[in-house]
Amino acid sequence: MACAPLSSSSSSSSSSSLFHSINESYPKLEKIHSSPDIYSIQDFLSESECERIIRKVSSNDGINMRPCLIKNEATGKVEPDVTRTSLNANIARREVPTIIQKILNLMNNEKQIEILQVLRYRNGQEFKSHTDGFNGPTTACGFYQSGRIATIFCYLNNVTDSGGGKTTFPLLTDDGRSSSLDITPKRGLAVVHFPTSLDLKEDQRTEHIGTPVTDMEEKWILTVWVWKNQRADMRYSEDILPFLSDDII
Ligand SMILES: O=C(O)CCC(=O)C(=O)O
Ligand SMILES: [Fe+2]
Repeated sequence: MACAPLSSSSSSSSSSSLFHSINESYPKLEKIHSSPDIYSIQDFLSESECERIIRKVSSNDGINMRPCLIKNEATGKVEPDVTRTSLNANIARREVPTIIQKILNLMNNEKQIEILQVLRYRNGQEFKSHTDGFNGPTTACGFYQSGRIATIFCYLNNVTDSGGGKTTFPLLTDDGRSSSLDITPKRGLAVVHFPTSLDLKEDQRTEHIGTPVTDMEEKWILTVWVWKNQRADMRYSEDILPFLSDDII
């Protein structure tokens, strides 16, 4: 197991649960909300890294960008995800070693990083209200008795203020008053939140929305999830993913 020590200096609390720590001295790190803790990092990815990630997932005439699918637990069938209407692509870690190194540095070297996901929204596409937490004995992607202890979003392009596509955290409060947070996508900007505590309790306060993008704009976002425990089921290993392109970022 490779989880971080339960450091008190960098953890936050929800009914006394401890959360994964973040590297407080990471350049340009800013805490934008406390309890639950949410951080931003301007210029986490460079212009060129953002462009190259978009180019990588768009390679081969865009065949890697596919509708988001989800398994219908009642029928067992895999269907289009009505909650998440964007297109998405996955990138194996071996294609983006520089990005992975930045994430390791930011997340205090927690190594259980899920296959990277890139979403592209156009024309009213959205990600409806949800939390990123997964926990319990059998969870997605071959992780067991585990949970997503951190999410890192990184915006790969700019969206104008009136263009939609904001990431909104509607349930946040400040001194008991509602204080929802709206983040406008800005190229290279990263946002970090902690969907599940280290004792595997989902923090419902981190519920969030990717609001619909207007038909004039496009939004690209990279999402990275950090898990508590090692992947147990190697059928989900990213080693089986083909390279999307030969540009190693
Ligand atoms: O597109 C967004 O703003 C949010 C994306 C998101 O919630 C996710 O990838 O889990
Ligand atoms: Fe999410």
